[in-house]
Amino acid sequence: MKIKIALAGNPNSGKTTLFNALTGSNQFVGNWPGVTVEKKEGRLKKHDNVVIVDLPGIYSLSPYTLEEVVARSFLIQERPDAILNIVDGTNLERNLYLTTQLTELGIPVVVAINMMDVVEKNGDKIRIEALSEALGCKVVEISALRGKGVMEAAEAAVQAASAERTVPMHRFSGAVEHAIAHIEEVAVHGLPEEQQRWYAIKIFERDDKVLGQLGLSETDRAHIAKDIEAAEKELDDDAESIITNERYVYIGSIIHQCYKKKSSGSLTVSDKIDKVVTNRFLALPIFAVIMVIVYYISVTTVGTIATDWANDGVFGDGWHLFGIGSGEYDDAMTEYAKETIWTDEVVSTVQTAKDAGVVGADEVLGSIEDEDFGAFDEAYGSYADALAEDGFDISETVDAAMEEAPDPAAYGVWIPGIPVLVENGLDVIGCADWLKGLILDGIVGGVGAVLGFVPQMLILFIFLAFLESCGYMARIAFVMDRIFRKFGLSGKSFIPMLIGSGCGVPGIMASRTIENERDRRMTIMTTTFIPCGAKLPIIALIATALFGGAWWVAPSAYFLGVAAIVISGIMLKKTKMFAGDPAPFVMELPAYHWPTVGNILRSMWERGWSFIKKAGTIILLSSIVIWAGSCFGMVDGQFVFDAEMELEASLLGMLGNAICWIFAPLGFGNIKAAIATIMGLVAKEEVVGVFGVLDFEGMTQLAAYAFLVFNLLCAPCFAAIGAIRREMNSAKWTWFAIGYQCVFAYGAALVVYQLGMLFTGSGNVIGSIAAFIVLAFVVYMLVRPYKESQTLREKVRVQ
Ligand SMILES: Nc1nc2c(ncn2[C@@H]2O[C@H](COP(=O)(O)OP(=O)(O)OP(=O)(O)O)[C@@H](O)[C@H]2O)c(=O)[nH]1
Ligand SMILES: [Mg+2]
Repeated sequence: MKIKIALAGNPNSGKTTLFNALTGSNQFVGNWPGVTVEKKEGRLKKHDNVVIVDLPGIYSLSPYTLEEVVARSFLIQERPDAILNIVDGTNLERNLYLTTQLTELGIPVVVAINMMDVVEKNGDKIRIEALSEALGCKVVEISALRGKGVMEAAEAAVQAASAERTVPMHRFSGAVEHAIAHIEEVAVHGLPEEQQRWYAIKIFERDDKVLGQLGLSETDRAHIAKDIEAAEKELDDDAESIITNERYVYIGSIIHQCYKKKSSGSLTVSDKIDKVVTNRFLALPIFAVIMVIVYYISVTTVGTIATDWANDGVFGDGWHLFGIGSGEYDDAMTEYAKETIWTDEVVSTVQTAKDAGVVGADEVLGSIEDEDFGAFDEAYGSYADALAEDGFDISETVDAAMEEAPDPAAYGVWIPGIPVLVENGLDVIGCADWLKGLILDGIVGGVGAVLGFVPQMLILFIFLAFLESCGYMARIAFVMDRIFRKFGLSGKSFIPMLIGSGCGVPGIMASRTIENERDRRMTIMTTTFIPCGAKLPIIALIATALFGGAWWVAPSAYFLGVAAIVISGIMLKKTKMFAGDPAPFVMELPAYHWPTVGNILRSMWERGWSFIKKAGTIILLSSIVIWAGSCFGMVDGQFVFDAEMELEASLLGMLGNAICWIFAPLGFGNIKAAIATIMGLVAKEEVVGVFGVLDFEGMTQLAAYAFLVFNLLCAPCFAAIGAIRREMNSAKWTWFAIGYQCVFAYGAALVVYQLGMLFTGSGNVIGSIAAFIVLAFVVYMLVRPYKESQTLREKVRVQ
């Protein structure tokens, strides 16, 4: 027989950490309340017949938000064989409130006091036996994070499942018990005996859901109402408050008996850190600096080194193992370049180009002057086409010279790249040319272009995992709440955004923690503005290829996303559709934890692996489609296949041509950029995949930045659109969300490009006017009064 054990407990008490430890899964863990929003099942290690169910956190069995309903319904309707109640040992008083309710359900309960490592470090003491006696169930101590006592806890729950049910020890005051006894008799005698007490108490509290579920007759209801009113009169309070208060009094007595706090008047370390990072004036600057560092390191510095190796080495010509031989090779190349490549003729051509102001010429020249072949190679790769277009073609000399250049494989330990190996392999078996093209240009080129960015993503994911699990991200939601409450927004909307910087899909799902339906819709619509992991390659590509790795490009993409969310929030809040008071935000700040290295690496790998899987499936397929689209086409009125076909003649080119006019006002009305944008709807990584297959075409920096803006903000990938559809639960709202995102993205890119052109002195009249209209509209929306301004301001002040 299968035994089902539910993990129930307050938000952020460590249920998912325990679930992962017990089942070997990799569910998402973060240091703030409301991480888990769906129930997850897994098999207990070494016990084939035991299923563990991880539930969203709940404070009580009276749910307010969607994810709390998930937890309550599971406990009450599906009735697990046992409940393993996870209790945060550093916050016993509040956590036991739920425990008192769980023991009334008539399901065997085992209480696991978690975070014992912290409790012990604080020098506090919990008397387990006394607690167990007071609650009427077994109590064990664990540390889910350190893996201490976790198996014992699970086994205790398995034991309990087959043993007797838990009998609640707590009795309410006489008047209440009297009413409950009557209710049991009148309304719930048909239910199994062990469930009667819980239902009776809920009826006493006048819980709508339970009353609805039981469907009592009018006479029964009237009868019960009398009993409840009698108790209310005697105790002079409403029924629900009576129950709540009596529970807290009872818990207070338990705490008094069973818990010894080491008295310490001084501030804890968490409090001291919070004094700084949530400081009224310092909080935002500190957040900005942290995110700049995170994006700068992951995209520009360490990230670039890793990505260069992946792109040019593993998915390029090859690389020197541990750098052995690369120094000698560089020296030899520089010597060779001085003699053969950087001829007087080349240098003077580039010099003239630089004087004429051609994009990239100064970079090429600079690398020659520095005698740095690596830099030259990169600059030449990026700008040779742009130079040639303006009549400064140096490719003939350079390409001819490169034919005779020293072979890197002759130095040190050389590992050839995957494309080289594959090509050699295909040559050996005598593969047909078209198939070779498909494999090399389509599959290896397309998938490789995406996989090449995985190291960068992994580095970003390490940072995110650290910030999330140490507890800093929870502070940001808190700080944001303080500011945006003024605009009628709730800080709860920022939690989905923080999760969304990994992937938009869980970000959108995290919106379930928002009770207010209008705020929840608004959050779903704006969450994907934040750059997710898959947008990182686009940012990295543009930052390195067009901005020479300027430090500000990557962080600016993040702040652009934040700004888009804030501006959208304020604008939407002022429309009738979304007007209303911000939901109260009662998140308590979790204590800071040092996350374990294992947990951070696990979280990084979990997110990274899903990208790699995507590269092997959806990106593989779409790379093949793109390759085919660029090889089939119409030449001289005939449909032909030609791997060397001009892009304009191919099917893909025709598609791009048909739509690229749309993007012309944004500065990237070229075929490749249009195709890349469309493919971005399939998966955002595909944007770089397209450039990988079709190779990068010179754009001005401004146009490239507008391209970045548009692709960051426009409709997300299919997977995220699917998530929006599920969470909105309405086709109309889904289309509205996508439409809003695309229009917003278009407006933002238009403003960036047209005003940028104006500042650089090459603006055009119509474009500038359009940009100013967009800007004026946004400013109007931002400053116009709220629809219900009076009530809103009043309420905010009261809070
Ligand atoms: N120090 C310490 N930290 C722990 C322990 N168990 C969990 N944590 C940390 O507590 C935080 C919350 O853990 P989760 O497992 O996500 O909590 P949860 O109960 O699933 O939270 P929700 O899904 O929001 O209900 C994470 O930062 C964990 O690393 C423990 O035994 N000791
Ligand atoms: Mg959880």
